[in-house]
Amino acid sequence: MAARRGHGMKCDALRTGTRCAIIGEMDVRFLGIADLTEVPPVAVVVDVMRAFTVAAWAFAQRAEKVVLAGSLDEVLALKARHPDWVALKDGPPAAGFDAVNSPALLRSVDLAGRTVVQKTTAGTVGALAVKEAPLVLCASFVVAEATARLLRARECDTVTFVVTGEDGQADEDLACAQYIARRAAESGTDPAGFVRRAADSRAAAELAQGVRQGVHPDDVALCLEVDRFHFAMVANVEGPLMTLRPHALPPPAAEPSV
Ligand SMILES: O=C(O)[C@H](CS(=O)(=O)O)OP(=O)(O)O
Ligand SMILES: [Mg+2]
Repeated sequence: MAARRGHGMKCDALRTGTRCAIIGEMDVRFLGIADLTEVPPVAVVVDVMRAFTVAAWAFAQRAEKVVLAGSLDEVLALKARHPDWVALKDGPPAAGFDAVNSPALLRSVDLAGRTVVQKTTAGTVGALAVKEAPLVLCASFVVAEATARLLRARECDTVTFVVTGEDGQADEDLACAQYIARRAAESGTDPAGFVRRAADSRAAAELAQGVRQGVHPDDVALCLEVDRFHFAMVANVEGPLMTLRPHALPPPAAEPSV
């Protein structure tokens, strides 16, 4: 069924456990992917470990764009049509793929002008679930402030944060989403408590303990860096593909006060 547009449903009518809040002047929801029953006006899709930390590193390594793919077969089909594209998946390395979903492994790769095609378990799925939304940002701690500033600059007053991991329960994603929401309202918000929750999350433990595959020992630390990059990441439907691109923001001093 096609998702309806807007925040038409009252928070208390949503599934038990739905988290809603008014933060500053912003009406925010924190929803898991399965909870998305409407097309939100603004969606911030959060995947700290590791999809949108990896996408940010791809841009830092000068990738032109990241195509968010719906399946591994789609990645391979795109790679067959565009042999110069970089096929990336989570989990262990696999035939036909060029890279895994690890920021630390990607940071030594020069991606100048390249297109990365990314498919992961949670992050890319979450972004595709809101592809009809007028504004879709993909976020993690490394782009937190830039994401918050873009929400402020666009005067977004109704925002759905998609908490992609663990059916909406992943605390690294929820903590980051809550931090960005608070940061959009109050620029002085201290990230320490939010980052601590992410450091204590199940995902961090599984990455550190080798439960998850395609992992470098520095991955967790890189996922916990706040504001490493000064761009937000905006996803748009371009032809048949959902495509993520960096969105540079002017330095904070140049931003008009609201
Ligand atoms: O690569 C990741 O960290 C996860 C996949 S898994 O949970 O490790 O299997 O994917 P993501 O979509 O980035 O959360
Ligand atoms: Mg994740």
